[in-house]
Amino acid sequence: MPKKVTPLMKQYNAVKAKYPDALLLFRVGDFYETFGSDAVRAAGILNITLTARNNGGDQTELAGFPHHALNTYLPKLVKAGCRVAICDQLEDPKMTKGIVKRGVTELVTPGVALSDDILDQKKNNFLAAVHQAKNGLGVAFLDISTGEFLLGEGSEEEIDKWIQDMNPPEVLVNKAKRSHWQSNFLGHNRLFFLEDWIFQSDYAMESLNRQFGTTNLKGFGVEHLPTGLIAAGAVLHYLGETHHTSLDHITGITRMASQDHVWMDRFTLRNLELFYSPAENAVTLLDIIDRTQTAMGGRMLKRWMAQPLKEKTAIEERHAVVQSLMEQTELLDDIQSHLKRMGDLERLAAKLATGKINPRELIGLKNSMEAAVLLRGILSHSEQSSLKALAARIDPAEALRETIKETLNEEAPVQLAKGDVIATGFSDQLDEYRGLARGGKDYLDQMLDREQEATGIPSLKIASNNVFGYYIEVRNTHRDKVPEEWVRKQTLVNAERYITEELKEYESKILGAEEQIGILEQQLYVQLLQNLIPHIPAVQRTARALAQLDCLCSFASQALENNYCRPTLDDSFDLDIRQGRHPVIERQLPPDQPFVANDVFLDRENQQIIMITGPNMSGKSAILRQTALIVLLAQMGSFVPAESVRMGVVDKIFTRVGASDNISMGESTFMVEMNETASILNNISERSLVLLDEIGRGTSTYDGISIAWAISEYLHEHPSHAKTLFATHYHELNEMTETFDRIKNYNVSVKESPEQVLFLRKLVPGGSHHSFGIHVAKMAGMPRQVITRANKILERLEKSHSSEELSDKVKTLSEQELQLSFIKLDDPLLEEIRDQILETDIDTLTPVEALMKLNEIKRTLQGAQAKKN
Ligand SMILES: Nc1ncnc2c1ncn2[C@@H]1O[C@H](COP(=O)(O)OP(=O)(O)OP(=O)(O)O)[C@@H](O)[C@H]1O
Repeated sequence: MPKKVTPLMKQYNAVKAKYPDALLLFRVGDFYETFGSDAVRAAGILNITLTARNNGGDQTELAGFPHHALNTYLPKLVKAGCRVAICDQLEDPKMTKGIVKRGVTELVTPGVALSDDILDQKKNNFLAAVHQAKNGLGVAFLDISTGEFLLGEGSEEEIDKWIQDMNPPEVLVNKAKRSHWQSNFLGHNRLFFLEDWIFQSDYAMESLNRQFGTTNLKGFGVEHLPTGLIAAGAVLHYLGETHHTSLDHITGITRMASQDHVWMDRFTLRNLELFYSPAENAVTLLDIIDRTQTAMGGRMLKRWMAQPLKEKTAIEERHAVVQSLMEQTELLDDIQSHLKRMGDLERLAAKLATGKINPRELIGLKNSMEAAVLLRGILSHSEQSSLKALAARIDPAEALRETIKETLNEEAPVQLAKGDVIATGFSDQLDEYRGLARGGKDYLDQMLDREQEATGIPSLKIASNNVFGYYIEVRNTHRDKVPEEWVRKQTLVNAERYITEELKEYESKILGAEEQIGILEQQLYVQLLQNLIPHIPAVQRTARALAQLDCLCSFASQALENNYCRPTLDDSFDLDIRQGRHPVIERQLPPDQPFVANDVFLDRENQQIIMITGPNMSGKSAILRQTALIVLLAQMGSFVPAESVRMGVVDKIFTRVGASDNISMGESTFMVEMNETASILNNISERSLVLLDEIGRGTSTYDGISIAWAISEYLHEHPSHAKTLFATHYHELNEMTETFDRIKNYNVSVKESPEQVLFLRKLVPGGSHHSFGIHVAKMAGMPRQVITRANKILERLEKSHSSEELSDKVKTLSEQELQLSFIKLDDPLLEEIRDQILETDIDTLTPVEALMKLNEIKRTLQGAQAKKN
């Protein structure tokens, strides 16, 4: 017998077929229900009861929750990574016979979220799309909750870095290349696959122009990025697919260019623990320096940290503002107290555009803009030119403020349905209905007085309920005094309830007026939102200026509180840090343990590479990291934890940590280490800063020393002369200074006594002669027998040949001829080939001539080879 499927389940199945990837919340009466595997999943995430329903002989799993609890449950589902389709009843069940029409009204996904319950105030929530074309990769990011829309093109490494910075919870890619995406660098992100046809240039241009109301995209400076534009088109398509169509806050798109910012790859971001740390409860640099007062400022600070500047004047401009704010602490306090009162203007603008802003939030928007106007006044009197310029970017948006003020009641409730949203005096009609509703109530009071007098019943009561409407209540003791014409409506244990002609008449008048008030308030509110939409760009501009101001104030507060200094930038390649400190460690040490500041000097001529040796726990890693963090803070525009810093701008920061820290990665740890290091060696430039922490320790001593040696040698011989700090346990590497004149030995000093090692944490010139692992083992509370035995073994090993052999071998390395060779630009052969190429006019060259030219170059090389042999 064929299974009988109920009409409701038939309807459910039809809707579900359209959204196979989403968890479907299906409205049935007062509940949102989920069925089948969706129910199993929802029950697990929400901790709600899973039941079964007989569906034509089949048992279908079922789990649901009351519709008014949607705001509680939906964020939980989305945060757990679900894409949730909300299927509502599209008609009033009371007015329909048979099955109610239903349809999906919104698809909420992790990358497209507007609700405060899903979003993190100080974090952007970007949706990303990546497109692979024949000639490269493009990416686009959109935060629908703020309206920021960005696109870029670049190498796989650059796109990967952006994805790391933006951390999108959802990445859209082409379904046709599913396995490609799953197996490449994007594989560990949450991918969502869109149809192939969506990734087309024409379609993207059309969608973007429609969104921005433009005929071309010249004004945004992105026209030359076709692959990025296709990705941006896919993002817009996805918004349509998820039923997000009110997008007036997305007014433009910005180009991302990695060449504008300091390059830090994913390993460096992770190693420096800038805004993310794998360790639980670990404190990140962002946690330490974030003194922003607004959510938009917090989000911008994170962006500044991921993308420090490279242009000297732009950095110095930020430093100048910070200094000026530090010199006027009253002004700083004043600005910050205004910022503190500011709502999240970017997200309010987005809510306004999508029609999701509530009356209380609109009042908040107005008040925030009023605070912004005050700030504009304060800043415009400043003598600091950049602060003045910021003032000019704050848009007073007077029309917006006035419109809200005259339309809304200042004490408007959160929910429109609660009433009293629209201000008195705004609409004559509304005031009239309100008068009627309120007057009607007065009238009821008068009626009560009259009836009490006429009947002589003192305890009469006029009230109403949802079922019976208005009634007069008479306690049983006075029942005999009730006039005949009163009609009995309801009998209670101690009382009777009646209705009179007069009461009925007024009831309908009041109820009519109240209903009209509701309808009218709703209409006026929708109209208000429409009127405010043209002002969204002004709010967004203001939000950006305030976010910037907030970040600069945050730098100033931080510098004042923790005694940071203004770094000096020059055109040199030097890095001269005096008495530098680690911004995070110094704040975490107990009061009786002061942080020991250290000098670090690096340049391209004499001290390019510093080999730092020292026992475990002595503070080697801290020195490496603080050097990177000081450079990074300086180039973000912040002051730095040091007595003084003079530096040339750095264009890339690389840090690598020896493999044993990466065990959780699952890959061969040593392989990971080597992969990571290889990518540094292939990318260094003369303005790079390289920090290598215990590279080589993931393998045997011999391998480790050899690799560490070869890497250091490569860095020394490479024409870039990239500044490098190399922390190592292998004191054998100290021999390198004998041969490589720009390598210098330093060690983190300790005071040794037979009983213990005292960490002085001072970086001093010179190498160290042995490791102190056993001392550290002792400090860690290892049993005494183990320590004694370890010391004995060490003694024996040190006496044995192997140790000496190793040192001897390492020594001879220095004397051998260097194997590494770099192409020297002044090589005569290279010069000859260069001349041949430069004198050729490629534009007028025929294919045959090109071949002949190539042959000529080949002959030159063959000639040189023959001479050598
Ligand atoms: N300059 C300093 N002043 C005060 N305390 C410090 C300083 N540098 C480091 N420390 C403290 O010492 C601890 C160990 O430092 P760090 O991790 O840098 O040592 P290390 O030499 O790299 O050790 P290992 O070789 O075991 O990795 C830090 O967590 C910090 O608490």
